[in-house]
Amino acid sequence: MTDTPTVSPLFGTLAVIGPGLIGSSILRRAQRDGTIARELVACDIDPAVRQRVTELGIANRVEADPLHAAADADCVILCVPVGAIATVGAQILPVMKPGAILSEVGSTKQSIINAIAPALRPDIPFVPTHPMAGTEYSGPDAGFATLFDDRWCLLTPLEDTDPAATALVETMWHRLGARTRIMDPAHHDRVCAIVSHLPHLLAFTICGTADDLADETRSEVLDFAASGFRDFTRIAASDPVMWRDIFLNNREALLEMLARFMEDAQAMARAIRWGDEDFIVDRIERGRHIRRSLLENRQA
Ligand SMILES: NC(=O)C1=CN([C@@H]2O[C@H](COP(=O)(O)OP(=O)(O)OC[C@H]3O[C@@H](n4cnc5c(N)ncnc54)[C@H](O)[C@@H]3O)[C@@H](O)[C@H]2O)C=CC1
Ligand SMILES: O=C(O)C(=O)Cc1ccc(O)cc1
Repeated sequence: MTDTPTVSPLFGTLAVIGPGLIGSSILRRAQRDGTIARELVACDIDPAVRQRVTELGIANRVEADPLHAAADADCVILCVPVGAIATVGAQILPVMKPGAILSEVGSTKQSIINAIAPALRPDIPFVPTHPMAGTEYSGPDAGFATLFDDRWCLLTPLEDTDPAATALVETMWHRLGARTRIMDPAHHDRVCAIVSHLPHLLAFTICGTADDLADETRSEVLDFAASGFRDFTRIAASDPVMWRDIFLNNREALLEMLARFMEDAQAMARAIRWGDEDFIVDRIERGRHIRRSLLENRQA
């Protein structure tokens, strides 16, 4: 008996640069699934991460040098923080094999595309992606094989990206468990500003506000935090470098959504001041409706 998969692997060698939460989840699922790549290569700048990935046994090869990892790969996925994606991409592009695919998983899209554009090669299709799945934890121990199950992965290929390469990356995400949608990069950044980046900004801010309160009150916040505050603290526990990069790389869309939010929060404040019950109830009902829709779509 052999457990060789009947579907042939999409790639000979898949290299994951930055096997943290997202990268190690890709490796775990690819290793378990067997239909994504015959060989899995991991590469990280941090020796402790390389050591851990080796111990976890989630790659066939672990490299310190991204050029070694990329040179013989059929697909390279950059899973490093947004601010490092274009730099690492530009570093490896010159050594990649003609026809190999370059992809990445950053949480913002337009600024990455702009920054990497001068280094792109006509014989290396570039397929930016964004799995809308994650947690507040980072690093190779935080990853798990089912992270992408039923989650959306947004793809933002360039106008001249070979459609066959986009289709291959889309199939890879289906095999990783995700649903996919193709989107324009600027539209992606506006959507993510409201559904992901602004909520994180609010979570960091509310935790900062609570922390700024007098010592006595702060300890009461910690003692009596009911589920409302507690839910914000989960998001606020996210990685500082990752979120610094996201905020700075989606500056315009995020600031626009924040301005709209502040207007709406002012409207709520006014309704509370003047006892406008209908307005307050309407806003709360809209929130409940959105939550119900998420549950129905299996996204909550
Ligand atoms: N954390 C999340 O929930 C999600 C994150 N993303 C995006 O995925 C990317 C990775 O995020 P995580 O996996 O959470 O981060 P992580 O911090 O868990 O892993 C990133 C890894 O990249 C390595 N790294 C940093 N700079 C490097 C370089 N120059 N060369 C090689 N390795 C380098 C780090 O040592 C680390 O091991 C980010 O761009 C993030 O915006 C996308 C969806 C969800
Ligand atoms: O943990 C959470 O609630 C998240 O929102 C995870 C997450 C973080 C960044 C992304 O670009 C996508 C998903």
